[in-house]
Amino acid sequence: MWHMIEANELTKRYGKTLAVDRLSFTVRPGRVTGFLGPNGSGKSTTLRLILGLHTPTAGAVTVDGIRFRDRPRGLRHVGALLDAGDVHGGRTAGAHLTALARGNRIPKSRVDEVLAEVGLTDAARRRIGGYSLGMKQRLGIATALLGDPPVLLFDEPLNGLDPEGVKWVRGLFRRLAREGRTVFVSSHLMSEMEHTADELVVIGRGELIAAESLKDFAGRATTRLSVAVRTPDPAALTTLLTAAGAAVRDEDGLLTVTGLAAERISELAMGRQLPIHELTTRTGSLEEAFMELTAGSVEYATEETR
Ligand SMILES: Nc1ncnc2c1ncn2[C@@H]1O[C@H](COP(=O)(O)OP(=O)(O)OP(=O)(O)O)[C@@H](O)[C@H]1O
Repeated sequence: MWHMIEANELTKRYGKTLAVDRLSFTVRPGRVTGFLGPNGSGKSTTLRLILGLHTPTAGAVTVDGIRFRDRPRGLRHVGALLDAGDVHGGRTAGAHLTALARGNRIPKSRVDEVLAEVGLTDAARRRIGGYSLGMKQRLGIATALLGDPPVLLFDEPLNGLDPEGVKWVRGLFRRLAREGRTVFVSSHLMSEMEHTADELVVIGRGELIAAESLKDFAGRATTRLSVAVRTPDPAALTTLLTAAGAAVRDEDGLLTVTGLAAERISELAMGRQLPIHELTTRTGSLEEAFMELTAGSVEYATEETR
């Protein structure tokens, strides 16, 4: 299949740190694929490996079966926004893009096209150093689009964008995917991907945790029910419900109970004459499912011996 990104047992070690650990996944064209993981889980490293900016310690990653390094004029094949701040502040956006176009044999007319696309036409003659973070993100997106590439990588592209900018980027990603392009977008927040991605690749400590459609992920998340319970005596109710086999989380007296249905909770409470002030069955959110899935890896990442 065309324009597929394929990682096969991809591994990157920096000294003692195993940043990417035998990662295998496929990113397909025509869809937006969210690349999710907590901070430090190896997303940026993976994107750099795709772009050939780093060399894998083991394994491989290819686009259309070819390593990026072995591809001439790569910018016309894979466009990327890695770090929006990583541009020469003294230049204007117009000069920055013009230099890149020249170096990659991209027609100069593309510069004005992409500036218009990202809404920077009026700011094109201003120096990048004076840009807001949101404007830098827009410039980074323009840079990625410059070569009109079929494969696009974006590292945390929503950072620094205001709500209107976020809406615009989402629309852009959807359109790029509709045009048949491969769109791979990293984020550490499920809430950013929930309304953007069709597919998900989830990693923690450099390892693959899940690779499936957002729909399947959501299906699993929302079938997990929990019950919110409020009582004047949370400690007593927690003891009672835990003894009955439930898992109970106490947040300032509001208990979140899993493993027991609302009916059973109320019966147990009544048996002990414990008053219940609130009892609500909730479906799990995607954010909760994501946090639960990656919880182990977050703890692990804070240890020094990664
Ligand atoms: N050049 C490097 N040298 C040494 N260690 C590195 C290097 N690049 C990344 N790491 C380490 O590899 C791990 C993965 O980092 P990476 O930046 O890929 O994660 P991430 O998921 O993109 O996180 P974030 O969202 O915080 O950028 C981290 O522990 C990081 O400290």
